Amino acid sequence: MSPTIVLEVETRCEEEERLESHELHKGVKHLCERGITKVPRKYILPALDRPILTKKDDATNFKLPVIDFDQLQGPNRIHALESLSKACEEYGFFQLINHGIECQSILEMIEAGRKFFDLSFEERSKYMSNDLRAPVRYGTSFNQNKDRVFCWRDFLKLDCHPLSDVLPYWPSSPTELRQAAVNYSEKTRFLYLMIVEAILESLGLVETTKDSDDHIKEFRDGSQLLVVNCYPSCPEPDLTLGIPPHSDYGFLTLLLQDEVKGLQIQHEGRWVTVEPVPNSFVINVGDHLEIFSNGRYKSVLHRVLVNRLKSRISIASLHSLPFESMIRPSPKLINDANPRRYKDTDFASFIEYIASHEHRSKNFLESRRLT
Ligand SMILES: O=C(O)CCC(=O)C(=O)O
Ligand SMILES: [Fe+2]
Repeated sequence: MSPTIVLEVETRCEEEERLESHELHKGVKHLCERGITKVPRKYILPALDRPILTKKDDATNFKLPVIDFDQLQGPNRIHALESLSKACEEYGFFQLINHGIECQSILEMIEAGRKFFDLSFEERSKYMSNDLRAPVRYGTSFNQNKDRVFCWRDFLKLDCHPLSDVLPYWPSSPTELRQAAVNYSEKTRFLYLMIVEAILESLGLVETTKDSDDHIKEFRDGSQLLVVNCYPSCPEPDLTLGIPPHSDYGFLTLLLQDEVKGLQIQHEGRWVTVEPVPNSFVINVGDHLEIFSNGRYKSVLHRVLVNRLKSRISIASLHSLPFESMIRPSPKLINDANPRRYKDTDFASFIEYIASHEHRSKNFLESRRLT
C-alpha cells in the first residue's frame, strides 16, 4: 500500500472510531456538523456503482424536452400534447416552464425546508419514524433500515392528503414551514391535476378536457407526499451518491431543484445531468403511469450526485393514485398488438415490498411485469 493510501485509511479509521454506529442513523447533516473530513465506510459504494465525476459538462449536448404550460392551455394544445407524449415516451422526464406558480411560493417553500435542516438535531429528530405511513418522517439515506450502503441525503417527508388530517402532525418549527408547505402543496396539486388531464388526452383516453372530468375523479383523491431532500456538501463525492438509481413509485413527480445541479437521469444507456432551469419544474413519469399507460410512458431511472463544495436542496412532490386504488393498465390501451404488460398492483403491496427488500433500482416495477 502506498504511504498516501495508508494515511487515508488511518484518517478514515480514526474518524470512524469517534463516530458511534448509531450516529450514522442521525443523518449526513449531523455527520457534517461533527466535522468529518472523510466519508465513513458505510457510505462508500462498490467501485462499479460509483459516479464518474468529470469536469467536462455533459449538459452541453443534453437538453431535457421543455413543455410550455401556457401552450398546453392555449390554441397550440395539440402540438404541446405531441411534445408531451414524445417526452414521456423517450425520456420519461421533461422541464415544465410557464407553470403559473408564483416565485414567492416556491422560494418560501425552499427557504422553510432549508431552515428545517438548520434546526438542531434534537429538534429535527422529533420527527424520526420507522413507520412508512407516518404523516411526517425525518430520516436519512434511502431506506435506512435496509440499506447496506447509506446514501448522502437526509429527508423530511410530509404526507399532504387530506390536509386537514395531516397538518397537526407537521413540524411546528421553523414557524413558517406549515404555511409554506400548505400553500406549496395546494398549488402543486392543482398543477398536477392539470398535467394529468393533458396526459390522459395525450394517451388518447379522452377527446377533450370536457369529458376528462369522469377520468380525473380518481386522481383528485390521490395521495401526495412532499419530500424535502437535503444533500450537504460531501468531502468525497466520487465515493457515494445523494440517492442511488431508482424510479419513482407514483404517477408523476413534480421536482424543484435549487440552483445546484446533481440530478442525473438514465438516457440512451448513459447518465446525463439535468441542468437546473430557474422557475421550472422537472416532471417525471412514475411507476403507476408506466403501468397505467401499459408501458408506453417510461418510468426512468434517476440518481443524485453530491457536491464537494455546495449543499443542495430539492423538493419532490410525489403524486400517486389513492392508497386503496388498484393500479392497472388502462383497458383502452390493451389490444392484440399491445397485450397487457403488467399485473394489477396496489399501494399496500408496494409498502410491503420496500419494507422487506433492500433498494435495487427498478425492482418494484420489474416485479409487476408480465413476462
Ligand atoms: O434531488 C433530486 O434532484 C431528485 C430527488 C428524487 O429523485 C426523489 O426524491 O425521488
Ligand atoms: Fe426520484
